[in-house]
Amino acid sequence: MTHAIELKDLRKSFGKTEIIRGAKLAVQPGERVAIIGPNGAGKSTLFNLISGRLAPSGGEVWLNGQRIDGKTPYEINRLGLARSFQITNVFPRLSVFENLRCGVLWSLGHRYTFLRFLSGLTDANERAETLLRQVGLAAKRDVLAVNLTYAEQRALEIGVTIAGGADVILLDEPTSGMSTTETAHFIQLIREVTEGKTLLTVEHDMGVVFGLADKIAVVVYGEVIAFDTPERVRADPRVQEAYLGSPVAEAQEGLH
Ligand SMILES: Nc1ncnc2c1ncn2[C@@H]1O[C@H](COP(=O)(O)OP(=O)(O)OP(=O)(O)O)[C@@H](O)[C@H]1O
Repeated sequence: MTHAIELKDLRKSFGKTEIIRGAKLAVQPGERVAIIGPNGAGKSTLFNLISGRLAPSGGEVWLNGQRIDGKTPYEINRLGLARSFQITNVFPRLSVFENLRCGVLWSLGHRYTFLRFLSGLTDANERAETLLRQVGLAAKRDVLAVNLTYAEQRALEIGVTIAGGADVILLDEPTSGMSTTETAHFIQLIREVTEGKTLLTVEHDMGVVFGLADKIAVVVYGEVIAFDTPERVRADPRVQEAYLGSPVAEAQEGLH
């Protein structure tokens, strides 16, 4: 079976300090995986290594059966992996619809400068309309992104992230800064728009982790010490031990 994402003995050092220390992970296509771990464990670094923002010091990263370590984020995106960058991939002065259409056009290989010329491209327009409904922003179609609420901007960001049709999606703390009600709504939205896709999230909120993930990868000191269903991870003595000495109080609550 070809894995959607596979990390083989992945390593990353900053200076003399090894931060990722032989991480191994094999994610099946269509799985939703939450990466959790104490502060400073290396979760964001792992995301940066997978998406090509950082080059590993050792080991390999595979995407859908292709080796991708050493490739640029752009090349990795073209191979089917999309990562959200928390609002920054949303253009504040474009409308919701235009933002989504940009995401679609970008994936088709066109440049933004050709946008006007390409506005007649029905495929891109139709896809953008579909995305608009999927992320629940149909009523905000012509509103400038800058005028959306925070939660709406996050929904738009998810729309732009999935616009290119990538089948592996990386989301960095997708619900951070949201209220409890917004979070519950957003978990449902993420579940719907990533249906059938492989999802990796870095997450601190255990409510989100248990609401969203089929499997949890626990990262401690740059290694994946457990990778299993939420129930099994919760019961894993190594995980409980790793979290006991940690200052991440909310994580402790979620794991006990
Ligand atoms: N570019 C860098 N240069 C030097 N050290 C770095 C760099 N990026 C991260 N680190 C260090 O690597 C370690 C892991 O950081 P990382 O952000 O990956 O952890 P994390 O698990 O995502 O933490 P948090 O939950 O607090 O976001 C930290 O000690 C951090 O200071």
